[in-house]
Amino acid sequence: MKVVVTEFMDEEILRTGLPGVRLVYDPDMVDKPDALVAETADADALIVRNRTQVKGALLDAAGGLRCVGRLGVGLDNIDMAACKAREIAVYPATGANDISVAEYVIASALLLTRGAFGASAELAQGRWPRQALMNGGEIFGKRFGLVGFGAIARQVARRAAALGMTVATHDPFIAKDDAAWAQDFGRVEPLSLDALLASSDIVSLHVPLTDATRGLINERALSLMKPSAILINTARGGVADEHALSRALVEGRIGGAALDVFEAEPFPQGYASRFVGVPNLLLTPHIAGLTAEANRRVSEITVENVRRHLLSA
Ligand SMILES: O=C(O)[C@H](O)COP(=O)(O)O
Repeated sequence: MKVVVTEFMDEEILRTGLPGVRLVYDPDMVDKPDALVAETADADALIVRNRTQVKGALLDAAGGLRCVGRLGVGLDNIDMAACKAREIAVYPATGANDISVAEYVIASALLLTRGAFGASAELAQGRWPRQALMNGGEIFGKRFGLVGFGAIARQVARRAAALGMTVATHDPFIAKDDAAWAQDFGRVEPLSLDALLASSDIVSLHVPLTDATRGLINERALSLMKPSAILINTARGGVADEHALSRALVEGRIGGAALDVFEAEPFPQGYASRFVGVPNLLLTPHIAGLTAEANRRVSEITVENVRRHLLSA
């Protein structure tokens, strides 16, 4: 049996978990389209992160593919309908990076609300900008608005509530009488998207990228937000319009933003210019779900999913 791994994972967990299997582990294969197609042609299983496009030509070439292990939860890089038609099972690493993302979101909310953590260079040059930084805010008592209320959003909600915030969410896929609104840490208020945007101090996105969510946070949505509000996107780049967001920050129409995901990753030539000079903006390279602990967990869960499928099929 042959398993091809096209992006990075915990190699020791991979090798220990799939003994006796022909393993091709090349964390850079995602950037070698010819090798990718050639290696996948006789593979029984494929293990990918979010960059390998499991679609079209790759699936056409992969005649013997029985399952795909996804080292994360976003499935926008996988043609799910085509996999289903070919009876290829797809296994996301559900739950494995929830805590990692939730901690990133809370850290960003605290950093951006307080606004006191960007002065290290000034202090190192001998300056003392205490007066300029005295208007930072507290998140206690503020409203945390979650767009989407799946597993990661619930971990965020739990932490926000523990810090004294009220939590509201917009999720049209959860019925009004669903038990999910009554969490053990308290009640979460279901709101329309517009009401959530207009009333939240922090807005965090937790929806997959689909036709329905592409461009959800556009010029109009941003115009509904409070001038002091903070937007956090750890979901997918296409959900928030980066140009509209940059303009809103430059013009002071929202208070701050953290972006961990982008329409194009890694940035193509010239892409980053849209962020130059934009104030109160934290940028990170799709790292929210990636801690040492989460990398081990996604690797363990994925290897186990693939192992079980190959043994059973
Ligand atoms: O979809 C996810 O779980 C996150 O975006 C992380 O994706 P990754 O597997 O590429 O790290």
